[in-house]
Amino acid sequence: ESYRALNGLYVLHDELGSGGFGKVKLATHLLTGQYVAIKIIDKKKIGNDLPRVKTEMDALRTLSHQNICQLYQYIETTEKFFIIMEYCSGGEMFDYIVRKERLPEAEARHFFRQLVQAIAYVHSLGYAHRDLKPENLLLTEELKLKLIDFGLCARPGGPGLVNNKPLDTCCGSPAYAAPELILGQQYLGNRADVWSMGVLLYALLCGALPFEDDNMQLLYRKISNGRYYEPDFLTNSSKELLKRMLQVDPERRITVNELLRHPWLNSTYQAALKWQTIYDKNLVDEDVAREMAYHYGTQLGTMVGKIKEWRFDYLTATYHLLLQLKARGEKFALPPPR
Ligand SMILES: COc1cccc(Nc2ncc(-c3ccc(C(=O)NCC(=O)Nc4ccccc4)cc3)c(OCC3CCNCC3)n2)c1
Repeated sequence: ESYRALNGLYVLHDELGSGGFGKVKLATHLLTGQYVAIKIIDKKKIGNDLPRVKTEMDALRTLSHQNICQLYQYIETTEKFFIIMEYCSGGEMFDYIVRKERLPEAEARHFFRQLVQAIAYVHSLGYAHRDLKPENLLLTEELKLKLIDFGLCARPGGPGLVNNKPLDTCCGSPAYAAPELILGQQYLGNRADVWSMGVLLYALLCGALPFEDDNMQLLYRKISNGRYYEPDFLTNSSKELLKRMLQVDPERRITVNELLRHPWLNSTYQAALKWQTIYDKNLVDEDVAREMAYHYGTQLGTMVGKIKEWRFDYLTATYHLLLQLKARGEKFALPPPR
């Protein structure tokens, strides 16, 4: 199907998945020929949840980090929102773990460090993710991890409860939800995120979930007891870290700041975790701007100024996609001015 709003800009291909408010389709950004992921949200379907989508849009506009799927462009029409995002060609972390059954400690560390960096960054901006699970961790072809918030949005400090039912239970799988969240208590998003990261680390290392039961009540019981099976192949340092993260009492749970310095994460790495973003909104890549100035027939300085407005329009999308090509060492050229 095609939409007038995308004509001449993007061509839609097959569906990558469908979530709470809409679906995500693979698409091609015509000017660069690069793939993007387009989340199409039908305004009629979200009804009075519109503020929540606006919050996600605000979150996305501020989030720019090497381990978070980048927002490129967003188009609003009378009936729809089109959210054009970075496409991760490596697919979901979930499928990667299933294929490899479980990851050796060194590989789990490679991915987990990137997740901690993304979450430390999201928390530093006052957001909590609240829906961490393997489906929301995507991979690039260079096996870099990219965090998304596929289902709902992350709200700055807002209550994680919808009509007093924990968010995850009413729409996501609670297997990753912290005990205080499923017990419907008021909770700190940051601490609930640490618990979910503990569940994810367990999944990376063991290829299974620490708390699992088809019966929701028994699953809740297991989560609030916080006891889980420790396979023999787990090293003592992995066991120790998991124990610190899967603390039922949020007060006793390790914090993100302690995580950033934990020996398990830093053991084989020289560099400490670089959780800050590597992107600077005031820094525009000159090679990319020059190519765009050539195509659009403007002075370089004028183009740099336009890019710095970060209007999340087609120009912003073109800039990010050319920058990605350059970062991959690939030639990037736009067709000459019409
Ligand atoms: C190759 O085979 C495959 C196979 C599968 C996928 C891909 N690639 C691929 N790339 C990109 C996406 C995508 C990016 C961003 C968003 C988004 O909604 N961002 C919003 C966002 O991230 N907020 C946010 C982030 C952090 C904090 C706060 C807010 C949504 C989708 C995708 O989707 C497909 C779904 C399918 C169901 N499971 C989840 C992914 N898929 C490729």
